[in-house]
Amino acid sequence: MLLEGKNLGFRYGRGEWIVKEIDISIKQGEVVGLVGPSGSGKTTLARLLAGYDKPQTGSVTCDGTPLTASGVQPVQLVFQHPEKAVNPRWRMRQTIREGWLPDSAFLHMLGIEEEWLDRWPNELSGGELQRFCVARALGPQTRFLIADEMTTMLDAITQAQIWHTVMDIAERRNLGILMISHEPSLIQRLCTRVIHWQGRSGE
Ligand SMILES: Nc1ncnc2c1ncn2[C@@H]1O[C@H](COP(=O)(O)OP(=O)(O)OP(=O)(O)O)[C@@H](O)[C@H]1O
Repeated sequence: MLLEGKNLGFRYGRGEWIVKEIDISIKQGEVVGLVGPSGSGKTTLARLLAGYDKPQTGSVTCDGTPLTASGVQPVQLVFQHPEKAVNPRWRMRQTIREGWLPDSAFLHMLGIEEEWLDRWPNELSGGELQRFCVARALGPQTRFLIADEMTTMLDAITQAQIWHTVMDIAERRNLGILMISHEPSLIQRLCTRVIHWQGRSGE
């Protein structure tokens, strides 16, 4: 299975092109790092690849099929700010069940305590909340995970624990991962390939 963006172009409103003539592909089982300067368009690219935004030129396909706005979502995006990714009016049990129904062994693997399921998002720390977002993204339909600064705001131990679990799941399920990070050590340790992103065009 292949996640593929071809000739991608995107700009906000009538502004300058943030992404221009970009070709990018990620195979199942690959862990690809994406590194580049701040503000160069990495998050914009991540949103296109996950189907959150539609490119103005080109297309994104997963195994040859265009991404759809509803139904099965094979590409999941987890970004830096979990508090912006959850509904503040839903308890965590409802949030996690939005996508699928992980069992307690799965939640345990990500360090999620049963008791947190009854809490509201604002009753959890950023790190605790991010574990839920990671769990939610790893449903059975997921083939590709895009991790956009996914553990940047977490301490080193929590970061290592979450990545250890994610890599373990990814390996068992042959997921493809695109990891956007400003941390060279994390990229070096986990990635099988690194794209040095300059923005605009070229991998
Ligand atoms: N919703 C938006 N409307 C207008 N401009 C935007 C919007 N989102 C991002 N931008 C602009 O697009 C450019 C690329 O932003 P993006 O977040 O994709 O970069 P990035 O490489 O992920 O940055 P960082 O590494 O700092 O997270 C920036 O100049 C930013 O100001």
